[in-house]
Amino acid sequence: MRGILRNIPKIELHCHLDGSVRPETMYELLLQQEEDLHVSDIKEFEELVSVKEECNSLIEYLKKFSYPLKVMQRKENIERITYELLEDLSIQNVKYVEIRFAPFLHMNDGLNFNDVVESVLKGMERGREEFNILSNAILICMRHESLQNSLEVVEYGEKYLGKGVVAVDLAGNEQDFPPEIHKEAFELARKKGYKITIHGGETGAVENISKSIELLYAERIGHGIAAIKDPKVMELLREKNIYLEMCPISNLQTKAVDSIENYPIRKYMELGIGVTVNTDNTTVSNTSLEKEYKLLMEELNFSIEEILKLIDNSVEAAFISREEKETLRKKIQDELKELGL
Ligand SMILES: O=c1[nH]cnc2c1ncn2[C@H]1C[C@H](O)[C@@H](CO)O1
Ligand SMILES: [Zn+2]
Repeated sequence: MRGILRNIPKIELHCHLDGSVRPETMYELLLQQEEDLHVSDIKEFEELVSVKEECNSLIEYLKKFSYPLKVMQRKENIERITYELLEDLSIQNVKYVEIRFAPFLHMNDGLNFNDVVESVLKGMERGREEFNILSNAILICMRHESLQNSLEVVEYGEKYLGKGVVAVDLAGNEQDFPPEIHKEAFELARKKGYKITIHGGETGAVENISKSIELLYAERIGHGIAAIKDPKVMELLREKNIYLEMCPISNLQTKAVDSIENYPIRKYMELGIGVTVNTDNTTVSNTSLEKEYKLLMEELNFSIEEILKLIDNSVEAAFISREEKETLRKKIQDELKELGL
């Protein structure tokens, strides 16, 4: 079974760039910058940059991003990190990925908005050329930053729409910063033709899911774990055909759910809600799509057919055109046939 999961063609829709930096690269760049790491080798460093069992909350989880963000303040590093992520994903047979990042988090040391976005886009272009992996970018507004910042993400990002940028997102500390703070920015994003996905219902607040849809125009929801608490919200998701970007391993780590047995994914599928499975942060969560699928198969008895259905849902939910979806589907189906599936 492992062989099959390793080889099947995959789609990744929820992947934070800063949470998915190769540990070796981060270590090398931090040492170059002469940062004091208090670790003696890469093994210890790897322990430091991913979360452990003891992680109690999203707030604690978010602390791990301080390491990658220290080295993601230079154009060449951002480009390299993007390129390497695409290399890593292509080795895992990921065919299409939406990479998300928050431009303002990379502007602490002299870079401007355009420098950051263009570095990611360059990395994506090189990745496409060398590894034949397709990608698009999602610009993140951070919940704890001001509405003005979010408006600027939308304004400044507009020139990259159709040139690699497809959507905007809202991420970060959900518990203290509800979606409505950023309403105006997402109204503007909708007017400008961005696709919209919002992190919602990750830390228990079910109302953030309906607010994200009704006030912020979300077409997809990141996580959406809390929807299970309210049949009306589940009905809203189904009726509006809003796909959930679920990230099981991350959700266990942040204690969005207390155990895999209580993970609502199968309930959602039975109720006709569109779900996709993603990694969130390959380094911070120490995961991969293969590990996520394996968990579902081993702990929740998912069949390979159900895994393939999740992947097909990801094609449907992707922020690409109908024609691009059909091309991607064909590519996937051809490979599955070759694998005897
Ligand atoms: O799962 C998440 N929920 C909320 N915020 C998150 C999650 N994973 C990463 N982030 C934050 C931390 C990163 O620095 C930021 C931009 O990728 O987004
Ligand atoms: Zn996320």
